[in-house]
Amino acid sequence: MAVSSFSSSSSAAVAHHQGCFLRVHARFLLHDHQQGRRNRRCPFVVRPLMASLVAMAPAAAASARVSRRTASEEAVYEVVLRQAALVEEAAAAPGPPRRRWVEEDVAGSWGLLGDAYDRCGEVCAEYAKTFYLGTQLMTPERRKAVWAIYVWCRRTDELVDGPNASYITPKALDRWEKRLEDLFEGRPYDMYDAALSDTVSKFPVDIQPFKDMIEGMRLDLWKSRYKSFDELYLYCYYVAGTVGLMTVPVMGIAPDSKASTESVYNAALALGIANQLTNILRDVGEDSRRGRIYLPLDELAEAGLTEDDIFRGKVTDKWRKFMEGQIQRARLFFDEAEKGVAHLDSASRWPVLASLWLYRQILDAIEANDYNNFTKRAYVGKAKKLLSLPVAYARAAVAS
Ligand SMILES: CC(C)=CCC/C(C)=C/CC/C(C)=C/CC/C(C)=C/COP(=O)(O)OP(=O)(O)O
Repeated sequence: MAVSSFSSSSSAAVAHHQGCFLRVHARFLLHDHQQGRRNRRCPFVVRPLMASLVAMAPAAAASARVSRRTASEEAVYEVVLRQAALVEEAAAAPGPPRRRWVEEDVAGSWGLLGDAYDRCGEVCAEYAKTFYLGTQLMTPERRKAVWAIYVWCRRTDELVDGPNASYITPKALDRWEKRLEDLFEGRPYDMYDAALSDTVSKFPVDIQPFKDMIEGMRLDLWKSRYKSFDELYLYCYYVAGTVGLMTVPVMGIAPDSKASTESVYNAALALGIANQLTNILRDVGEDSRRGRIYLPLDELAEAGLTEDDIFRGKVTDKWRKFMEGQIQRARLFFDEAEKGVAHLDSASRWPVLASLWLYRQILDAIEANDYNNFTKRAYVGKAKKLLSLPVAYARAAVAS
């Protein structure tokens, strides 16, 4: 991705980010147009964003018209299209599950599937309380499926981030991937796998985002620097954007939504990216103490900063300006995601909106800490957290 002068002023930084973002989405638009496919209906996510960004960054808008998609964007977009096509296919041919196995097969020696799902629910309740609360609004089928996906993601993450992380090798991840393929074929290894195996037999969930999440874990085994936002974008897709693509087939799109399937999946992807970028910005200090820098090095250099500045961890004006730009970019992804929420099935809106707002507020907290994300951990206070829940609930209800 071409990078313009990023360090000269904060408005230039913002324009730069908007430019990058604009280029990404302009490519999506161009692609849809060339393919003449599913975006027959309103691609709600893209147009308003384009309009506002064109007003703010005309130079970037001009370059957007001629730029091409990068390899990362191309790769990710292909997965979005694939997942959206699978959902549309399932909607066009409702009826019995698409896969060959049935509940009794996957339950096998793992006992009753109901127990397996209950255990998934317990894990979700323990590690993601707010989200678990939100899942209570969903139909039992959907709620159980979301728990099963959550548990698989958590276990995958724990391979490289958990207590046994130092023993994890690429070979172990290959075995985990083989196990994934097996459960998608109706051959689960344990009861948590059995729950997911059952879920993917009932909902049109593609295997690719799951494989891509494992790929993200592989990256984490050896990669600790990201040359550009394009590289970071791919990483964020692998470890978080994938979650959006996995869960929307279960949460469902509102039957009366006029949005294209693809645009809702793009919004889901955007939420994963926004969450991950926020996570990265919150944890700069913590990551640097583990020798990791999840920031685009080219943008860092353009801001007049070096890797040593990160390791030293001093908040300077250059750092503040750089962070302003990074936060602005994350917010653009949140904005895009938020537009998609209204198109989810009504019972799924509230938990998604509440978690979106809670995570987004971490960005405000970084600002409130005067951009000291080296030694201060930005967090959202209990009062604000609690307030987000009814507000999100009311907003989700209005949208229905
Ligand atoms: C917007 C639309 C249309 C759909 C929503 C689709 C969804 C649910 C997207 C969410 C994707 C998601 C939850 C990604 C994970 C992001 C992330 C960085 C999680 C961090 O998890 P932890 O590491 O447990 O967080 P903490 O470090 O904050 O505890």
